[in-house]
Amino acid sequence: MANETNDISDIVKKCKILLLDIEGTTTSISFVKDKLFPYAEENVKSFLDSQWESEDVKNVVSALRKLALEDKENSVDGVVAIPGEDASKEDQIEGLVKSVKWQMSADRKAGPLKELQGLIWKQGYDKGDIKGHVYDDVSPALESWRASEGQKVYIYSSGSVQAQKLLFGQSSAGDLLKYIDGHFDTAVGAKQEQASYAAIAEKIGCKPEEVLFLTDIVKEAEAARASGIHSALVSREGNAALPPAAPFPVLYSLAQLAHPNKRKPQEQDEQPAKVLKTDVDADVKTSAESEVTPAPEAPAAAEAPQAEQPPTVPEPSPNTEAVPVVQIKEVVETKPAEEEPEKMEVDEAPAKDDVAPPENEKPIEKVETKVKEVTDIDEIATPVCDIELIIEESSDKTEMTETENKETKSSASVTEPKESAELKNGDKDAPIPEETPPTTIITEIKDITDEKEDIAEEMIDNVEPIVEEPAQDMEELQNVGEVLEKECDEILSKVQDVTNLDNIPIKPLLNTIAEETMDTDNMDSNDIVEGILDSEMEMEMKQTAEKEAQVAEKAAETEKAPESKAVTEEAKIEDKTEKPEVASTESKTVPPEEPTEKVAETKVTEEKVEESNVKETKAEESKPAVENDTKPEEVKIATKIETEVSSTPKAEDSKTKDVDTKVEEVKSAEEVATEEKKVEAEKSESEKKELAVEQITKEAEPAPVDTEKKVPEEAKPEEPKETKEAQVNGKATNGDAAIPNLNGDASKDDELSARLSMENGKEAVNGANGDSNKVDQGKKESAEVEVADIKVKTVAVDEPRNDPIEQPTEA
Ligand SMILES: CSCCC(=O)C(=O)COP(=O)(O)O
Ligand SMILES: [Mg+2]
Repeated sequence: MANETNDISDIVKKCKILLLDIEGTTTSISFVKDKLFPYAEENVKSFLDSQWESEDVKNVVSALRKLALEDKENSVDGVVAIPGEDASKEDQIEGLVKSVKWQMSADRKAGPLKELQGLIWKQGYDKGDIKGHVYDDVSPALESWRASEGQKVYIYSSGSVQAQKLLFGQSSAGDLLKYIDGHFDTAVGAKQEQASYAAIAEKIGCKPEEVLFLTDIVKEAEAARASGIHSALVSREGNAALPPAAPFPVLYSLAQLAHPNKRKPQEQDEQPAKVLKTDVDADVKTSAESEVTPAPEAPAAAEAPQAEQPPTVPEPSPNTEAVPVVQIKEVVETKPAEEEPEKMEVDEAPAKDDVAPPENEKPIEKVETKVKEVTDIDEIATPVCDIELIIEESSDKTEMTETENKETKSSASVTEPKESAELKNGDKDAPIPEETPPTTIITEIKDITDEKEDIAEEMIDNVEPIVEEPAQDMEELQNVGEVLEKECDEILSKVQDVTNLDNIPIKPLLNTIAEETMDTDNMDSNDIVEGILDSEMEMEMKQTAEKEAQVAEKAAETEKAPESKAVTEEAKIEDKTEKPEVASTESKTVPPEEPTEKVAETKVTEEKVEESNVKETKAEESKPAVENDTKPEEVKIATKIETEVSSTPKAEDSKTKDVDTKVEEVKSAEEVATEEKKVEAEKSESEKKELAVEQITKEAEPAPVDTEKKVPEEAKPEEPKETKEAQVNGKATNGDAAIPNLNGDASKDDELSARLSMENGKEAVNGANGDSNKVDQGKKESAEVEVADIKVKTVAVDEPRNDPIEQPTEA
């Protein structure tokens, strides 16, 4: 049975008769539809009018009238009646024109219609208005087919035989009738009828299986196959899409008909498989076509929709005979664009797609074949290290290929195979270079080059990150640099902050002041500072304890009220005057071994109160009592203070203020704990102390001389200025009240100096606490004194600060 295989090359081997359809196979459909049919329509009336009396016209008119009657009898839709012979010429012609147009609009393949069309087209061909279109691969294929002994070419078309002869006799490729052994039209039968093909084979005088029928219509191919004739479908641009599963080989060029037996055995043996395609090309004489085929119009296999590509073209077998089919097609497919100029000679209004194969019908097999070949050739195991080399090679190959391609095209035009040259030009003596580079190889090399370029690009993409790394490192380094710069700025800012006095930690400051204030070097300044801090903590604790004890003692005193009127009054005074006096009350219960600063301070008041009690005076009367009971020593101290103040150089005033400032700083911290008490007791205490100071001052006034004498003895200038100033400050308020609390180890001057120093702050207190020579007094005592002095200082500060000092001075 025919078509047992879809390998066109195998079929070709079995066939000697090539039976060809015209429209859609050798000739573009557009030429028929857009050129021939319109020409017939436009000229049918005039043709009938002018040729009405001709026998051909009479016969065709008679056939058309008969057909119309049959159609009417068969109730064919749209049938147009043709007036009888008895009708006027005009009426008959009018009816004929209408009938022809109707049939043509329906693309009827009726014999009478095709006859009339042929008659009309003949005028066009004769006038030179029409030239039959054939694809460029037609003539070479016919020539090649006919070149084999015993092989013939026949035409089977719905077009009339006359129309067929006109077309091929006056084709764009010249007179091709020399390659055609016979013509068949619908007179033998309809093209979709099996019997038609059987009749043709019979008429030809051959077996059906010796015939290969090429057509663009599947039903025609099926009818031919049914008759035992081999069939293949031809896909051309502009043809109707072929069904994807049509079980026929699909040709995109008649060049695929190249008979494998025609290859030269010598070249076949010498050439590798892919080169054998060159042999085939040469044998099929495709060089003449491929040489002028613009590459862009070469059918791109990848553009062909797979759904529209019937898988009827077998994949080329590894052997040399299977390959050429695809390769030949590629070469010949590139030709249609070349036909445009030629078609323009024939077609006044050529359609763009009447020559180019439809892109949607490119065989997928073509793509697969190319990929396979490239893969096999390249072996694709390209190492990364060869990237550049590959690129260069690819580039070179690309350039070479393009150059060679151009050269080949130009050279191929004059070096086409001998047979082709002879057939085309009739010049059998034309030189035929045997080493002409086949276009197929060029195409193949180009494919390989493209493939390598793709691979190289991929590899380059992989290499790119390596190239970008330095840039990234630079960015990172810049970022690190910026970070380091910021850190440096921060460090510098911190250093600047450190140098700012406002940011100096209090401890180092205290150390500095303590060192300056210390009378002796027995204690380390750090120890003093630590002691102050510890004392502060302890003082806070004691204050809390004193408050608790105060409450308890008050309760006890209340019970003992009858027994100690003075105590009661003292409590009254304390309650009315200042809260610290509550502490003073508590101080009575505090063991002497653990005196607190408040105890010391309170004792001043306490003593005053006690003295006033002795005189049985009340709180209001205590003031003069205090003044009266001021001990001579107190007077002495007060006097000394005044003397010191008066004798203090002005230059020292600033230092005094500085020390005072420092003291105030420390005081501020201490005030936090005692602020409430102080605020409440401020007024009363101030009043009392003012009274005491006034009293002392009054008493000291008469003895300025003594004071002056004592100054050099007790408060020598050798003492630190701060100490002197502190003494002044402290003396102004504290007076001798604190003196008894100080260990008597030190001289009074020293004690006074130390105590007064305490007013200047913790450092001063430390210095005093360092107390120089009374280390065994411990830190507690120093802290007590400190706080006491500070409290006194607070009073002084709250009041006009210079009062205690200026008053004596002014006095
Ligand atoms: C002979 S050229 C005009 C072709 C024509 O009229 C026609 O109907 C084509 O039919 P085909 O069988 O060649 O497809
Ligand atoms: Mg056709």
